[in-house]
Amino acid sequence: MSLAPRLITPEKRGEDTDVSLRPQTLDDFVGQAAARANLKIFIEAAKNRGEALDHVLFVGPPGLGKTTLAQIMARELGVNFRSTSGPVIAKAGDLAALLTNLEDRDVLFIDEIHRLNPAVEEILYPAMEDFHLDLIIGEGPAARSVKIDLARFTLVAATTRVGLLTNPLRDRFGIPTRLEFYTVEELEQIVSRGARLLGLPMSKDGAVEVARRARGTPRIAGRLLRRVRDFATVAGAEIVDRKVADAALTRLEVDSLGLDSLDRRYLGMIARNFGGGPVGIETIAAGLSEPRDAIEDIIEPYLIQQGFIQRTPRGRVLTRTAWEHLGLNAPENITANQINLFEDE
Ligand SMILES: Nc1ncnc2c1ncn2[C@@H]1O[C@H](COP(=O)(O)OP(=O)(O)OP(=O)(O)O)[C@@H](O)[C@H]1O
Ligand SMILES: [Mg+2]
Repeated sequence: MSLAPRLITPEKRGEDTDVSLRPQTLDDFVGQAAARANLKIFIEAAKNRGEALDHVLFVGPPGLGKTTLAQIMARELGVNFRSTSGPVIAKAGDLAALLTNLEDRDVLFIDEIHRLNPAVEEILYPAMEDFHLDLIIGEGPAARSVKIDLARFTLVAATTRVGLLTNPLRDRFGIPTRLEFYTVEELEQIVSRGARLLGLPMSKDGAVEVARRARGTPRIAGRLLRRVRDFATVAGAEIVDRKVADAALTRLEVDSLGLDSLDRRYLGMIARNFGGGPVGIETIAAGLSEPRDAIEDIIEPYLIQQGFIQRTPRGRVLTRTAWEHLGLNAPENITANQINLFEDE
């Protein structure tokens, strides 16, 4: 999945490897209150019983903290953290090697689990359920199956596309956890904490300004904070207040609601070329010359959450809010705000 580089994509980029901003404990982790409270209880209970935690599945758009939470869980459980990702595990043998190296109660993290090859997924089922592997060795009449016992481990998996998981796989996670977009207040705390860690003097209204434009996503908040810091340094600002932050973000073409030029291109195309829709995702992807996956994973979730578009069985429809944000007149008969929301994945 790739999009032309833009400032507010929630996908990982090189600069994000600066891990100093990553929270290290559940208490440091801001937001996701419901998920955090549950995880705390499950972790406590597993530790008290001296057992491995049940398997955990984190679901949510990129940049909301799935990987961060997985690492925190291993740390809070006091166990090893081993990490891999769906597309990296090419053969059943690769996964077998990982699994047989786990110690009791270890956390194995599989990112992008929806991209696991089906042959690999097969051997994951008995591993998750009964902690053993069924491997076929050899071929033809000489083939025999061997059973290998595994340590009692915890699989923590993450996905941006839960709709692409097979039911048997999804059902094997005892603790499915959905992450939500963050509120401006939560992002303000994350930005203020980040500024402190970076040694950047920032006022509260400066942090709010960055937070408001971070698309509900901590990764974007961190990235905007770094860019604002660059502007402030060059401009010789002593403290980053609302004015400094606003000037920097406007220069970066991030608008007052965090939409960038690609979001506006997406909305503008549906408005101008399709009268506000409904228009199918393939048509949108072709019109923007961007991959469908990236549009569905990265652009649309926030636009839907903010009420700019609705997904209907017949395609995407602009809402009145979107027309207003674009500064265009909505057609008279616009119905999008009354249409039921059908996910059409
Ligand atoms: N609650 C939070 N508080 C502070 N920082 C956070 C929080 N959640 C995430 N971050 C920061 O946001 C960045 C992205 O988080 P993370 O890598 O965990 O996202 P992700 O959900 O795994 O994304 P992806 O789907 O792309 O793998 C990290 O740099 C992390 O430090
Ligand atoms: Mg991740």
